[in-house]
Amino acid sequence: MKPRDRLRIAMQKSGRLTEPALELLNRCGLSFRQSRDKLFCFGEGEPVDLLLVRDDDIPGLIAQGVCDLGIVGRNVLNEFKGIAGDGGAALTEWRSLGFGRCRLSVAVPHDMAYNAPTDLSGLRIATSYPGLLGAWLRENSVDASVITLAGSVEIAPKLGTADVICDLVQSGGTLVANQLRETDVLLQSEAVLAGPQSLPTDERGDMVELLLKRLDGVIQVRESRLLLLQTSRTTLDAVTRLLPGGPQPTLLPVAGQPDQLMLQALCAGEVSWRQLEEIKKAGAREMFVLPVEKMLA
Ligand SMILES: Nc1ncnc2c1ncn2[C@@H]1O[C@H](COP(=O)(O)OP(=O)(O)OP(=O)(O)O)[C@@H](O)[C@H]1O
Ligand SMILES: O=P(O)(O)OC[C@H]1O[C@H](OP(=O)(O)OP(=O)(O)O)[C@H](O)[C@@H]1O
Ligand SMILES: [Mg+2]
Repeated sequence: MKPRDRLRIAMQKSGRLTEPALELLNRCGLSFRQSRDKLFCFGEGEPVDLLLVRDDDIPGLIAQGVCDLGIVGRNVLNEFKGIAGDGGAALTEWRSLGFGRCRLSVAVPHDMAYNAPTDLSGLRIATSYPGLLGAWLRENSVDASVITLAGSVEIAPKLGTADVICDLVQSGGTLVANQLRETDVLLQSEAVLAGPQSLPTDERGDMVELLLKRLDGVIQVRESRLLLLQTSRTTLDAVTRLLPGGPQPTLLPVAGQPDQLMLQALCAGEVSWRQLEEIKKAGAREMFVLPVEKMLA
């Protein structure tokens, strides 16, 4: 393979992960010029390009060295690792990205009695994840036949081509619509940044490190809020005790009101209405909750 000096990231061309993945990369300061075939996007500014493909192909492209990194669901990555033997073992999750959350679960018809995985013995299980399901069945000493389908797995029991299923679940709406109930969760999944265990030793390795640093900043601030409020010195302790986790707040004097302080606190998550009410009751006023745009420690 020709040596490359630009980093190449594989991501889903069109699907659930496409928009959030692009938005995340944009937030990391990467922007891309879309080529006419839309399969390859040349990076503007930084030497980072995108390859837009079917999500199932992403782990293989990384394992072959065609791409340096990929944004893909843990479900797809782990299925590949399970069936690709040595090639798969070389892949790892560099970061979990907090979108595309779902789980891989077994579900059975509503009216089927089910107590434990051994109840699946002798049944036919339809799935798009034969590797992950096979491993789980072995772990639970269940001897069942696995029927591999590319999609529309939930319909298989109704069609009579399988007895139960193992598929992705998010809201559970698809299961309900097909009179199925979830019994066992095999894997909690979300989009991850996947790559080889060891980074390239050339400039691409430096670029990966820079990208990881920016990603950490973006992921950290995504849920963070800046809380601003005013309090008197006498109620300061009571107010501070109620602040959601984060570093020590900063205190600033208020011009012309020596007994008042302006408090500024970085909160590690959303600040709820209930928390705000409690902080207000403790003596705070003029409260603002602001999203954080960027953060550099
Ligand atoms: N209902 C869901 N809610 C949230 N995330 C989901 C849901 N279903 C799947 N995902 C996650 O999003 C990923 C992509 O899902 P999508 O349905 O777009 O894939 P696909 O149909 O296999 O696409 P492709 O055409 O690229 O093969 C899944 O592998 C999974 O990680
Ligand atoms: O629990 P829910 O919120 O209903 O989501 C689960 C459904 O979402 C995914 O399918 P998708 O809608 O992507 O269709 P596809 O499998 O045909 O790609 C998954 O394969 C389930 O069928
Ligand atoms: Mg796919």
